[in-house]
Amino acid sequence: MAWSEARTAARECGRAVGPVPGVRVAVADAAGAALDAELAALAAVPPFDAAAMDGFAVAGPGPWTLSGRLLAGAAPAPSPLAPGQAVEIATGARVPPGTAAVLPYEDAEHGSEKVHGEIAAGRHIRRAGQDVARGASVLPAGSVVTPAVLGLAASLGHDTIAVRRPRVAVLVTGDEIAASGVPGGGRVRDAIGPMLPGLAAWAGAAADPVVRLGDDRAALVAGLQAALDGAGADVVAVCGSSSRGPADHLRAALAEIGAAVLVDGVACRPGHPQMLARARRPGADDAVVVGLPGNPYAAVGAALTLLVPALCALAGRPEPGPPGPERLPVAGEVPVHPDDTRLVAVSVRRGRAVPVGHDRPGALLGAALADGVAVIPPGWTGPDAELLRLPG
Ligand SMILES: Nc1nc2c(c(=O)[nH]1)N[C@H]1C(S)=C(S)[C@@H](COP(=O)(O)OP(=O)(O)OC[C@H]3O[C@@H](n4cnc5c(N)ncnc54)[C@H](O)[C@@H]3O)O[C@H]1N2
Ligand code: MOO
Repeated sequence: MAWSEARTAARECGRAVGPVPGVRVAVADAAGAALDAELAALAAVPPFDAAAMDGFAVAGPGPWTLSGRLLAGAAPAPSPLAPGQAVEIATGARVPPGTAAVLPYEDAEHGSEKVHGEIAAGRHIRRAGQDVARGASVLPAGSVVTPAVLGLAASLGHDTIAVRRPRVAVLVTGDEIAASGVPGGGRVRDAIGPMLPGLAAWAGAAADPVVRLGDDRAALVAGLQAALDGAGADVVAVCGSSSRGPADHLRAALAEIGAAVLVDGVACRPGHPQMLARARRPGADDAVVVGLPGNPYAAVGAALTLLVPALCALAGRPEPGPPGPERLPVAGEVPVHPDDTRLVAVSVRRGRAVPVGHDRPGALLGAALADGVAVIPPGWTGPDAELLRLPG
């Protein structure tokens, strides 16, 4: 299947199966997820009329007679401010009714009893609701909960918010794969397991702890079933075993659990042995299975092609990166293939995509140096290419 068709298939599959049900979480735990419902203002912003400067709240024309002091968080002023009166006030304190303006210290001449200065009506008072009215809908469902959204939700009065966050089970296969230690003697370190939680979080999902399996068909079937049972994972990412060698069991395991294969091989380099399937979950919506190639940079390419679009569609949120396709001129030599799309690790320098090298299928140095992946379609003649951002 062509690379762009595969991405479309992943999005469509995520959309057909999703959106995942919303869950209510503490605001502090919502980072990176997608809003399940519009975010409404439980309180106005600002929530009350408050001083915007440290100085004096004054009423009527000056000079003013000074009495008392109002600090932020203090009880409301006992009585309205009468014309000719002033009260010393801190930024953020409620202004008393009757206040004409706040006169900052630096614009005031004052002793212990009298305050002199020029005011303009309403100056340096933040009015209740001037930024957000109570009850207003400020963000639509599907918005990504960024750090600013977390702060906004808190300022609107939310302790919890309902979010959609797909859950991803990660199965890393291979008899030769080691979870720790220095590789050698036929053993390689698992380089995909450590990448996937961050990639999943970037796409608004949460990865379960990595499960490592040998090259064994029965173990893979059991691993898939365990991930899907109990309405478990929304997505299962299977790493390795997507090719057609004697130890590559994903195809057979998918057939055994009755999954419908939607993508089996993508015309891209690296990453052509990648798979997308839809699997039944007892008592829940279907789940998505993504087969990532064992070569780690090929797994990155497949994650950008199938996993990230499927996860974002399942969450009903936009894909990470700028809205709409980002296209940049490519600086330097890139390999062009007659039939396959090339995924080339690039850094972005002065508005151009510069290949960083070191991006053979088995090596992650290029991806580690890169800001993104330039998508070089078959027969490309340049100069611009689509850029897929990598998580920073
Ligand atoms: N006859 C063919 N053989 C292969 C083809 C092909 O088209 N015809 N495609 C090659 C390509 S391209 C890739 S990519 C691999 C993908 O194979 P698998 O997904 O089945 O993965 P493995 O065979 O298990 O591993 C490939 C390679 O990657 C290493 N590996 C595996 N998992 C990890 C991991 N978690 N961390 C680091 N490295 C890993 C593994 O040791 C192998 O060296 O198939 C080619 N063969
Ligand atoms: O295309 Mo494989 O996926 O080169 O590494």
